[in-house]
Amino acid sequence: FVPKGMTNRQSGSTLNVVTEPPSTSSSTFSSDSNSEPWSPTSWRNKNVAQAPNYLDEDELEAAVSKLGRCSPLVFAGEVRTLHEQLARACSGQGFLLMGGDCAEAFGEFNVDHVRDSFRVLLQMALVLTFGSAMPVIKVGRMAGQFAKPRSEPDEERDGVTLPSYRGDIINSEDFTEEARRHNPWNMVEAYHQSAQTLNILRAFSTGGYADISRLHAWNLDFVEQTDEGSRYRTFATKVDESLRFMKAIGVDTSSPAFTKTDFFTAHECLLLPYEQALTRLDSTTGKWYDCSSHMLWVGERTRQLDGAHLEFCRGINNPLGVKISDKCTPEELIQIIDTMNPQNIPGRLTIIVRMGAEKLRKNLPGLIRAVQREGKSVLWISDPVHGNTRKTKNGYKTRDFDNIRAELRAFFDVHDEMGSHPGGVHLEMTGEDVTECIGGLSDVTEESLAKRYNTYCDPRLNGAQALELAFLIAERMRSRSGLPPIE
Ligand SMILES: O=C[C@H](O)[C@H](O)COP(=O)(O)O
Ligand SMILES: C=C(OP(=O)(O)O)C(=O)O
Ligand SMILES: [Mn+2]
Repeated sequence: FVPKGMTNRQSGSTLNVVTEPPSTSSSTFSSDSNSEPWSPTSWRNKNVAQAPNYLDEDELEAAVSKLGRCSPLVFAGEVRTLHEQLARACSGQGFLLMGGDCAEAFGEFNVDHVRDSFRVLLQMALVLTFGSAMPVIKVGRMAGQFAKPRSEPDEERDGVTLPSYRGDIINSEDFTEEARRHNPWNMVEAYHQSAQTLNILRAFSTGGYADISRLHAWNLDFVEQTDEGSRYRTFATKVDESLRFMKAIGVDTSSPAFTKTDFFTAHECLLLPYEQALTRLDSTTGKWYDCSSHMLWVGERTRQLDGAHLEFCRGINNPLGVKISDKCTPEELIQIIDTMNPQNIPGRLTIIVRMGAEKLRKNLPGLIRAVQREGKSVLWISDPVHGNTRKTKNGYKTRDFDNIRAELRAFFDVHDEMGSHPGGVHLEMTGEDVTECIGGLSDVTEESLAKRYNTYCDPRLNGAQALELAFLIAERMRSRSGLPPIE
C-alpha cells in the first residue's frame, strides 16, 4: 500500500539540504543479522502485520507526499538528549515514566486535555523522584499515539460487519461504511494535531508552568477534593519546605533546573507510511531519525522477527521500545534485541513487559536471565495494564486496579530476585476524571463505569488512580533503598 515509485529521497527527505543522502547502509543500526541493507522503505519487502487497507493508491500517494513535505515534529538533538537519559537509566541511574491515552482522538483534542495529562505526569514524576532518589524521565504517550492494532480485523453489530476502528489516524469510530474506510488524509490531520500537542507540551514544560515551586498549582480537582489527593497535598507541602530550605541556604531555585523540565513524546510505531514520511536524514550526523516523536515502540502484535515493523525500526536512530507478553521466549527476545540494537548501545532499547502478575512471575526471570547471560544492555519497564484487560458482564473493557498493582508488585519482586533494575512504568492514563478502570481509592465500580467511559479503545487510569500508583511505586523504591515510607 506504499505508492509505487516512491524513492528513498522522497520517503526519507532530509532535515537540512543534503545533495545525496549517504547510502542507507551507513545507517548506524543496519545489522548483519538482516541480509538486505536498510532504507526508510525497506520495510516494504517484509510482511506488514496490522496493515491498513488503503483502496485508492493515488489518494495515498498524495497524502504521503504531503506529509513528506511537512516539517519534522521533533529534532535529532532532542532525540539524542532522551537517548542519553535512557542510557543512564539502563545502568540503574534513572526511572522511565511513560503515560497517556490508549488512542488520541481528533474529537477529544483540546488544550485542557493535554494540560491535564501533562500535569498528572508532572505530579507522578515528582513523587517518583522523591521515592526513587533518581532522575525520572517523562515521556508522554502523546502527539502521535493514534494508530491502534486490533485483535479482530472486523467488527460485527446487529448483523452488519465493518472494518474495526483502528484509530483516528486511519479511520473513524462511527459505525458506518464511510467512517470505517481507511482514509490516508487522516494521517495529515493527525500530523497537524500532533504538532499542536507538541507546541502545548513545549510551552508547559519550558514556559514556567512546570516550575517546581508551582507544584500545588498543578492540582487537579481530585487532589483538592479526595483523601488520596490529600497525600499529594501533604507530600507537596514537604517539597515546598525543602525548596524554602534550599533557597535559604543560597541555592538558586529560580534557575532552569527548578523552573523547566524535559518532556518527551512516544507512540507505537504501527502505521508505517506515516512513520516513513516523517523519517528524515540528520545531515549533521548522517543518521536517520523518525521525526514523528522522540521515541517509538513496536507493539505485541507487530514484533515478528521477519516483519516490517522491526525492519523499519532497526534503521532509525530513535530510542526504541518493544512490548512483550508471556508469548515471548528468551530466545526470541535475544533475537529481537539483536535486530533492534545490534551494537548493544545503552539506552537504545526499552523492553516493555505486559503479561499479568502470575505469568510475569513465571516468565520474567528466564527473560532477564537470558539478557544477563548474553550481556545485553536493555531498560526493563512494566506496562501493568495491557495484560490485565477484561470485559465486564455489561460489555465494558476494563482493568482492575488490584491486578495492575499486583503486576507492578510482581515486576519489582522479580527484579529484586534477579538483581536487575526495575527501570520504569508505562501506563494508559488520562488527567481526566474518567470511570474506565475499576478500583483504587477513586473507587470506580462495574456499575459506575458507564458514568464517564470516554476512551476510544482501551480503559485508562484516571488521574487519582495514576497518582496512587506513583505513590505505590515510590514507596517500593524507597523500601528497596532502605528508606522509610512517604507518610
Ligand atoms: O492498545 C492496545 C490494543 O490496540 C487494544 O488492546 C486492542 O483492543 P481489542 O482487543 O479490543 O482489539
Ligand atoms: C497496543 C498497545 O499495547 P500492546 O502492543 O502491548 O498490546 C498499546 O500500548 O497501545
Ligand atoms: Mn491500549
